Amino acid sequence: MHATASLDAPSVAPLVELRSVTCGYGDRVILRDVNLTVPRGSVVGLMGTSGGGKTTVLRLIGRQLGAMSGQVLFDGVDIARLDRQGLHEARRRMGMLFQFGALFTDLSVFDNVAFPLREHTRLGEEMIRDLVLMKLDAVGLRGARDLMPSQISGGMSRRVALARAIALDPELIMYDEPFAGLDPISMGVAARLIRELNDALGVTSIVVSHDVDETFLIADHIVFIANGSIAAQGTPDEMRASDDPLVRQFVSAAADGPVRFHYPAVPALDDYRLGVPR
Ligand SMILES: Nc1ncnc2c1ncn2[C@@H]1O[C@H](COP(=O)(O)OP(=O)(O)OP(=O)(O)O)[C@@H](O)[C@H]1O
Repeated sequence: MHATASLDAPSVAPLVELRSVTCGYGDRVILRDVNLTVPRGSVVGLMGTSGGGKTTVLRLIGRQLGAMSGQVLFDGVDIARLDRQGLHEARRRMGMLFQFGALFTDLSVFDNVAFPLREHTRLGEEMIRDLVLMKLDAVGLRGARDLMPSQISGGMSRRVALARAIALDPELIMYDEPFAGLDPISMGVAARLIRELNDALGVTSIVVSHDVDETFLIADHIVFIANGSIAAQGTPDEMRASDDPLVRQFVSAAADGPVRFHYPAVPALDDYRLGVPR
């Protein structure tokens, strides 16, 4: 029997959606009335000014931070409405990779990747072994399984952390500054890996990054966050062609523009009081 077309059709609803979200810490509002859509299967680059609220978006999605108003939908479900168990299950479908996705230093590469499988599943060791080796293979480090974190480079550690983040087969992978501190070659490797894994695993990825070259290379969609809201968004090509001064400043890495290099201050001469007797 053939399935009907409607059953075959992939769901087109976005995997993640922020609807009019306002949030912050304490009384301080960080994001105001933000709307954001992350289509399934896409790589979305979240860029923008330092302190603008990019990491806060990731925290919202994982509900490490609740919205003051508005909704955060994951796979069509308002995550604020999930009970403990529901939230736990939703989080299992998300892989989080923080900048220095610290590995357990006293565990081998293999055991680091096995950790979430041992912690969250009842799979036998034989199965865990195969899964770990598959994940390590996906990041090119199957051969490094017996090394300790102190024996591998920073770029390799990042890849092991990525293998660990995909151990439970998440549908969404969130990367916070995945290229920070990497040399240009490792950066290129990491960027390609993010895109290739996204496509090979059929997942959706959100990449918070300052690195324009790498992020523009792999993202389908770029979202610029500044001053608590979305300042601009579009494809990397649209962003490159944008005449929005903020986007231009960011793309050309200019030191000054709408985002000031100097923190607001009284004029330097007034501050230094040069020649003014004290
Ligand atoms: N736990 C917290 N408590 C209070 N304020 C916080 C907390 N976490 C972040 N903030 C503040 O919220 C604002 C946004 O922070 P966030 O980390 O989301 O910015 P970002 O865009 O990721 O910045 P960067 O690119 O510098 O990492 C910053 O002003 C920061 O100081």
